[in-house]
Amino acid sequence: MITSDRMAAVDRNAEALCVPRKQLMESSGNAVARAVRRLADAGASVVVVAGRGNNGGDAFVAARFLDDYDVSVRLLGRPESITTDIARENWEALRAGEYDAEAVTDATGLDLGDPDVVVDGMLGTGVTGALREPEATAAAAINGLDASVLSVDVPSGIDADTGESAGVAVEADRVVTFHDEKPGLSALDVDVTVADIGIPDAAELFTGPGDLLALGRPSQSHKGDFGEVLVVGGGPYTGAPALAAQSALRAGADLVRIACPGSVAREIQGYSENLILRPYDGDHLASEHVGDVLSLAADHDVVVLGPGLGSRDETLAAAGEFLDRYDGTAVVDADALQVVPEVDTEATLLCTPHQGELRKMGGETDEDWRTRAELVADFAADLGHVLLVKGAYDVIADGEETRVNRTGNPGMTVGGTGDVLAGAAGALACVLPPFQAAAVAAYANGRAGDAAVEENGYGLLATDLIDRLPAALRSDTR
Ligand SMILES: NC(=O)C1=CN([C@@H]2O[C@H](COP(=O)(O)OP(=O)(O)OC[C@H]3O[C@@H](n4cnc5c(N)ncnc54)[C@H](O)[C@@H]3O)[C@@H](O)[C@H]2O)[C@H](O)CC1
Ligand SMILES: [K+]
Repeated sequence: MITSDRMAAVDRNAEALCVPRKQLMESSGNAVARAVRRLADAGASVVVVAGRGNNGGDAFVAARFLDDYDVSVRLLGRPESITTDIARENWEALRAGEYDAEAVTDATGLDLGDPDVVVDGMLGTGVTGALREPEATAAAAINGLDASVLSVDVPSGIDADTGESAGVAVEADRVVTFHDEKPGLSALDVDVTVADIGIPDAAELFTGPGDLLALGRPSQSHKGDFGEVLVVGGGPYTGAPALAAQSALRAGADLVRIACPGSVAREIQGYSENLILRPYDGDHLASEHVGDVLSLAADHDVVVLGPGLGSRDETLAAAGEFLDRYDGTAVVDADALQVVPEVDTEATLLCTPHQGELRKMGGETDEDWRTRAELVADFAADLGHVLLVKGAYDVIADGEETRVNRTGNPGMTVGGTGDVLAGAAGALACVLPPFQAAAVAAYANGRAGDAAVEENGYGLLATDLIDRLPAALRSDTR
């Protein structure tokens, strides 16, 4: 099963793996043509009704593979309104190839005749809301025929994820959907063929630019939409919580506060005016602070627990007590990680161990990333939380899904990059489900590190990553 959003991400990742979208469209159209051959013999009459998006593009390709049929293609709308280059090029191929391909601007002029087969290439995963005109009238016309109706990817008007339609929809006999089942199709009473269109497994397994699409920021957003993060850290180390906090801001959090010992607050006070400090007394986290930290945490979307906390027994005990009583979302990093296996918590945790910390948590690891991915997935399932295990290949797992991140470089072993990753994960967990937040955080953190090395060579500083996170989080950055 794959959702439309995930399909768009995988499509984009495939492109980044040198499998261009136009190639996917060619494979899709070819699969549709093969399905027509199973429905009717050569010479049969086929009407292809195409929309202005890539669903239509697939249908144009299909027509090209049916030269031995009596095929006519009808584009709903003007050719100039075709929304993508790859669909337009396939329209132009039909026109240049002297196919019977006409653009119809209003559906009343749409005469489908009495074909043996109709290919419904009006709308696929790009549909939003009830079918507008001329698609609505066209759908009703298609439903009125006694032809075999074959829908491209999704019956037009049906939401691929829910199987529902907000109005009229094509009643297909058969659907050829691409790459993987769509959740909404199983609810329909229709024969579904899942066509392999050559998307490499790597496009799903490895993080890539497609994973950033989920971050699309609605234009009319306003302050507080993108989350408030509380960093709980500091103790023997003072820089770590500041790095995590600045990273969370750069990764899109609206507001970040740091709950830290007074001794640490005095140190990082001057670091940056962006940091809002909530000092507690003493020089390390202890159980008497847990109550206050919990009530502070309740006013934030995500907590980042761990940077610079240190590993005093009473600090670890306090971290464990916090997690026992906290029921929100928390990124857990550094010394706090070792208490996670013992806590019985309602919280949703996103743990970011390196391999040494993973072993300390009771997990197993392996030099081979494939083996490591399996071990981490098993441990995540046991733990019941999301794991982001850092390494040359980071492994992200929640027990159901596993993803591997290949961005990053050896320069990133410098101190503080883990704090930057934890802060970025905290900001992203405000707007994405924790598994996705972990995958995007690993991808962006490594991408920022690669950009820093590209510009300045090795000798990377953790702060170099922070400055480059915004660009690393943009899917249009080359
Ligand atoms: N993602 C992949 O891996 C692949 C997708 N393929 C095919 O591409 C379509 C999705 O294409 P897209 O251009 O995103 O959207 P559509 O063609 O489905 O439709 C967009 C088009 O329709 C207009 N529109 C949206 N809602 C409505 C409405 N309610 N009424 C009328 N018109 C509407 C919108 O304005 C756009 O113009 C996918 O289904 C596959 O068929 C690839 O070819 C294979 C890989
Ligand atoms: K369709």
